[in-house]
Amino acid sequence: MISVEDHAERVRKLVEPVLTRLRSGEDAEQPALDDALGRVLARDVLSPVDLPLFRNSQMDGYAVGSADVATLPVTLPVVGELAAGGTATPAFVPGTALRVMTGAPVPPGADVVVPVEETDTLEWPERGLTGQSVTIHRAGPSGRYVRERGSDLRTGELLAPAGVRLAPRHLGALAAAGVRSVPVRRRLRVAVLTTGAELIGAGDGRADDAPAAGKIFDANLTSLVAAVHECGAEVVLAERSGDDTAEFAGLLARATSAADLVLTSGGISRGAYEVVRETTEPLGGSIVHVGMQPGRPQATALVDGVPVLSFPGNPVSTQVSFLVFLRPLLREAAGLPALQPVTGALTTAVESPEGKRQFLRGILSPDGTVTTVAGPSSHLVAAMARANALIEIPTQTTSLAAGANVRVWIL
Ligand SMILES: Nc1nc2c(c(=O)[nH]1)N[C@H]1C(S)=C(S)[C@@H](COP(=O)(O)OP(=O)(O)OC[C@H]3O[C@@H](n4cnc5c(N)ncnc54)[C@H](O)[C@@H]3O)O[C@H]1N2
Ligand code: MOO
Repeated sequence: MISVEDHAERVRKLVEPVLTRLRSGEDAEQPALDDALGRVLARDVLSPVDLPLFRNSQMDGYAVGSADVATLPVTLPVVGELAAGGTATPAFVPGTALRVMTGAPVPPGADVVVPVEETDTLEWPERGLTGQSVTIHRAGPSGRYVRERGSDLRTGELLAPAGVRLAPRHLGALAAAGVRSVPVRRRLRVAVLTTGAELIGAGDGRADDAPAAGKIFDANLTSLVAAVHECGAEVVLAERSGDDTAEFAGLLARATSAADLVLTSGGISRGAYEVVRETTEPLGGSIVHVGMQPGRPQATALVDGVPVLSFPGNPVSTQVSFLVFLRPLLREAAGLPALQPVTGALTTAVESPEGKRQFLRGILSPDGTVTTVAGPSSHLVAAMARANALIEIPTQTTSLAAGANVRVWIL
């Protein structure tokens, strides 16, 4: 029996070369900005322009020279208008004012914008210049309400760094700089294979949708595919295999030729129909027993240079194995923050087998208490759905009283 940490380290070592290749950006893609949400930048993106692009007004008001508003109040002739998007920018003449809109270019020489509220302008005139003069009651120092070119970021400065997961705020800045597409890391390509002669898909049952005797609906193909997607990776193949080794070997060969990483479920314990074990062990794969519950049997292999990670088939075992061993690695590769456990206080006493780290399903409440959901058995797939957290009971702990603090992983 090996520890959770030891197996996590084996998994990390197995998957690390693939993640290193992705991080290197050597096979980066270049999606349009609109398709880049959630992707991870492969390289630094430097700004191709100054931001703001040009000197412009922060307020609707009047662009004036600070020397002309040193003594207040002052009345100045209004000799022109600056509108946002306007192509003709009238030159500034000292001793005059230009009516200006927020975002309109402010010409050299005009170094203060006086908001309309700080003047005698009671009604903002119609479009086009109609006012003849303005009396200014208040004005700030040089630069007030003038947004200088490049004051946010200069050409060549870092707009978004390599490794960042692109969020709306990054896309907004890139769009503002006129960037149309960005280099992003290729997504990890994952193949998901479930195994078991008993498995059928919804719709593969009888016409009345009831499975034939002995058959069950495949829960793991769906939950694993979803889990992979949730971690920002791509699923390139998702198929189930019966318990025929030739069938599974064929599927595995297709998976290793299409994917960077293969996940399997089922077929690794001690029964007579363990297709994953029978196929991967002769290829140098190893099956280990990990001191955890659920998720005791785990297997790893390198097949045709592709890491193959095999989880036990019980639906909760599969999901917990993914969460414990693979989710941290996939999240890191996708630029997602590492998840940290919180502390919860048990509402009831719990028992735990000696020598196993137990992950009980629980409901964490806003008051910080946590209540177990159903029992520890790994077939309780519906109870897993009712839970919102995993309660971690340490390896050496065999019982905890109500009120005891435990580590809780929010699902
Ligand atoms: N003699 C022993 N028997 C078992 C041991 C053991 O140490 N000695 N370990 C038990 C534990 S713990 C687990 S976990 C399971 C793991 O078995 P496998 O990984 O070989 O999984 P299967 O036997 O194929 O399936 C187990 C169980 O889960 C159901 N299953 C499988 N795949 C799916 C799926 N895709 N969707 C829904 N349900 C699935 C399957 O029907 C079985 O009921 O072994 C124990 N046995
Ligand atoms: O290890 Mo199994 O996953 O406990 O049921």
